Amino acid sequence: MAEPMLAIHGLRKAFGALVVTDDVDLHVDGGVLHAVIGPNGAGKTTLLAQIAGEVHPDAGTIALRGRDVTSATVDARARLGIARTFQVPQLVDDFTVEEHAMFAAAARPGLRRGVAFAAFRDARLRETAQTALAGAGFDGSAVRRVASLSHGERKQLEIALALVTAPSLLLLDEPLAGLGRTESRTTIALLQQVKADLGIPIVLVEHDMDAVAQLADVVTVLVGGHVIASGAFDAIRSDPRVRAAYLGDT
Ligand SMILES: Nc1ncnc2c1ncn2[C@@H]1O[C@H](COP(=O)(O)OP(=O)(O)OP(=O)(O)O)[C@@H](O)[C@H]1O
Repeated sequence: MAEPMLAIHGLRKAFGALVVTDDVDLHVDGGVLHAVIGPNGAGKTTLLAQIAGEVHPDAGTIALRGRDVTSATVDARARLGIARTFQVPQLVDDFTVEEHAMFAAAARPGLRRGVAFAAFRDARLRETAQTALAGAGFDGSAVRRVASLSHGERKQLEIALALVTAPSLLLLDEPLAGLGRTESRTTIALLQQVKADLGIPIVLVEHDMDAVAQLADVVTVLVGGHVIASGAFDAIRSDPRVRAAYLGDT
């Protein structure tokens, strides 16, 4: 059987005596949105951080398109197309929406590092940035400064910036956290469109179970760093171990 686009085997990470990733396996194919759910402190963000290269595992392997990236730096993984959003958006208040998008476009995989700044004024990159912004609903607000954006708009901008980089793997850390109903609906629609259009593996960490039900093809449940169940959302929702550890009566 062909290796999935993202293949994680036996991943383990401990902070001192606290084991936060405990022998985790995760396989995600192209076009599949794989949700990782679990209680606070289960190790979901630390798992994303290991895939992105910010945290290095103690054991196990991470491969993207058959290439072992376990020891690769964050930069090297970004150049291979691993893009990530954060629970708290990592944006610069003084930049405009379009300036952010131009920086993201200049960091697209395949562009030599030395030319990134020269490329900043490149018309094609500007077009790439504008297309991704329009796709994420930012067409009328390119000149707005990040400082003027609402929390929901910041979260949506982070997704747009990840898309500008033409990712080969998208990691989303709680994109719906703190959003109102309308913003949540917009973001879910955006992610459904991204999933259909890009055909890349997407790993979504999320506490909003309505969103997970709508978006996820596969759900993995982490508790104490350990995978206790993995499968389709309906099977996960009715799994007694998952209900006891996380979902309760939802
Ligand atoms: N750099 C670190 N050093 C020590 N402990 C850490 C570090 N990073 C995370 N932890 C701990 O690891 C555990 C897992 O944290 P993590 O943020 O991955 O959980 P999570 O499942 O994403 O939680 P939440 O749903 O609340 O965001 C927590 O107990 C956290 O305090």
